[in-house]
Amino acid sequence: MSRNTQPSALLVLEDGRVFRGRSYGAEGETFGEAVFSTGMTGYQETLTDPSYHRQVVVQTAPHIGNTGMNDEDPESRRIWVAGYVVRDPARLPSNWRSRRSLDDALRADGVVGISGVDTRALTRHLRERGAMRVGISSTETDPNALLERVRATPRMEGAELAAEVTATEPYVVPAIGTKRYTVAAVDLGIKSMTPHRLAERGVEVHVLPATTALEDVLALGPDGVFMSNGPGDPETADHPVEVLRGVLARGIPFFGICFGNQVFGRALGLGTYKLRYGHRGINQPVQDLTTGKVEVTAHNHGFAVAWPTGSDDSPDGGPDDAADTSATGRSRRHARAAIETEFGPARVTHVCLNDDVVEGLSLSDREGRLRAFSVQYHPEAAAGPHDAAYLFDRFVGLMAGAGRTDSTGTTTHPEGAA
Ligand SMILES: NC(=O)CC[C@H](N)C(=O)O
Repeated sequence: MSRNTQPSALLVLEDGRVFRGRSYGAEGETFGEAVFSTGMTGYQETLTDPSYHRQVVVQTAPHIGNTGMNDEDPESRRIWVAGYVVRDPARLPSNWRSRRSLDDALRADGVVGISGVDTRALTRHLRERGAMRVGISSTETDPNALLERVRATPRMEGAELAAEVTATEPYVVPAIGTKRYTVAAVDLGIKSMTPHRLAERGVEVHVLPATTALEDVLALGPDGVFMSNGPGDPETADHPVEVLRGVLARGIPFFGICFGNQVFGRALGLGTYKLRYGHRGINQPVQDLTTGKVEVTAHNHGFAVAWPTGSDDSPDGGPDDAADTSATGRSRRHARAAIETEFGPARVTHVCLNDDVVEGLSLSDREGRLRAFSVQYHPEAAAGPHDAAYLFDRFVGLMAGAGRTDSTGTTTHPEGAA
């Protein structure tokens, strides 16, 4: 069916702004947090990333759906976005891997979307006013009636969503080639490329439900523990934080991505806060403060870890503080990048060069050897640039240095090393 024959649809933001367009994907009504993603490619990976659960994604790239949907690129078993907003959808997909149109895929998963929207105007609105609740409907014609329902939906702040996306049962992603290490990966909304990147490096990955108890993580005798990306407010992640604190107290190597970075921050005693409109796209510049190197990276986050508070007059490391990108603001923050925690010395290792948001953390032992680290962005690069792939090697290196050498288990972790 050509889009011109699609029924009309309505998009209403919680502050009352209205956009009109045509129904795209499933017909009906949906609600969520309106966020925009600037990726020019990778819509299939975006749509199937569980971190987008309960979010309505606005694509700033005007043409969406051109390469259809294939069987190779999904990051999970379904499309997770709560709704989809595009400007000019492809009428006919064209790609050798394409199996179905994006429109059909959205419909098959019951995902309500809208096309023909001025996504530039909508994005500028979200940049100015911040991410906010939104409704899309192909059944409602009265914007005020839809607005009322938008305002009755829950906000992203305080939302505990990992349980809604995590695996219900543990499963194993086998190592590719010779097995060298075992990793326990806590699934807070994991993307399938992440265990794959580890498997490529000889890691057998045991993906565990978000509710897994510390004893069950330890029972696997893992060489390392991983915590994944995922939806919702990191302030609600008390259980993963407790599990991670147990892992860190035992000196087991740890690597975290995105939500995993926020959980790590909390385990180290740092706070988290909501960004005004977040980082979503595949060309965000991040600087490694330890080497000075800049990498171009894939992002999808609406919350961030607060800068450690120092003895200066800075309020809380939260939004106002991070927004001060003057040279003074930067040097004040960087001066307190290093902190002392109950597990040892930790530091902010990475920052986003657009707005100075914390993008990575590390924990060392007293001799300065790395023990655990995390990044707020997406080194698995699905989609996105591969600049940050070295982080998977770093995790493997960490496990190699921590005691156990390989699956023959000739040496073991120093128990309780801290
Ligand atoms: N991709 C993620 O892991 C996102 C983490 C968290 N839900 C955020 O929005 O910041």
